[in-house]
Amino acid sequence: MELTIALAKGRLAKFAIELFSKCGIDTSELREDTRKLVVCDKKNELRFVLVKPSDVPVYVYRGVADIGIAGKDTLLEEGLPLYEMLDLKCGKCKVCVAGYPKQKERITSNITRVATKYPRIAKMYYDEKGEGIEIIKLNGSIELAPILDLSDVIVDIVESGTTIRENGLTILEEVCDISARLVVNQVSLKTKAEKIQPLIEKMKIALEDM
Ligand SMILES: Nc1ncnc2c1ncn2[C@@H]1O[C@H](COP(=O)(O)OP(=O)(O)OP(=O)(O)O)[C@@H](O)[C@H]1O
Ligand SMILES: O=P(O)(O)OC[C@H]1O[C@H](OP(=O)(O)OP(=O)(O)O)[C@H](O)[C@@H]1O
Repeated sequence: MELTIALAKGRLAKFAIELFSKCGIDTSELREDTRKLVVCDKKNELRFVLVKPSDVPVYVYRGVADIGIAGKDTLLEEGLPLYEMLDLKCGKCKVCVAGYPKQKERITSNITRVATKYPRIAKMYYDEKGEGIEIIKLNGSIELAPILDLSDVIVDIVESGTTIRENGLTILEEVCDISARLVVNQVSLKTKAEKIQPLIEKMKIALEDM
């Protein structure tokens, strides 16, 4: 096998499969709903491993995958040294601070309680502002936290805004823009350059009409 590619299951899978297909790679066994975790192309040149989105950086950093596709949020949160080679411009959303409108007037303690799936991103953001926070790490349904007064605000993904709106919350601050990125293991980029570079070139061309 020449290259191993870590693909995030979930939201980014469909786009990633379409992208590889547009690069002329046989993706017939690589369906969004497959339960197989390791899928190879017909030429046995590429091996796709289907992983939990937040684990993509770990597989690539450890070198068990040469390449990966992951959201910028996941990359920032894991903070691992990887080469970020392409902005795939899909999975677009923003990391935001959200809460009740007029949140500032509601805060009773001087340390803001922040519920989030992204403790590292939240800490970096508030550190930069010089504000102390207490982080409450959750793994989903983050918008529930202010409703139950588990937290004052949340730091989470906002795309259409439907989830915060339907839960009576609003964007208070924008932290950063997010999109999916192609990342490469630092050693693989040197040792497998003759395989990786042409694939990246094909991806750049394929991305132009997606
Ligand atoms: N509502 C959204 N709209 C657009 N892109 C999103 C949205 N939520 C997440 N994303 C992006 O898509 C990536 C994958 O999201 P997905 O929901 O599949 O995984 P996840 O949030 O890590 O899921 P899990 O909770 O199962 O680990 C995220 O890392 C982010 O970059
Ligand atoms: O602005 P919107 O278009 O409504 O999208 C934002 C929502 O999508 C993500 O949640 P996800 O669907 O992954 O669910 P979970 O994190 O609560 O499991 C994110 O954590 C927000 O809750």
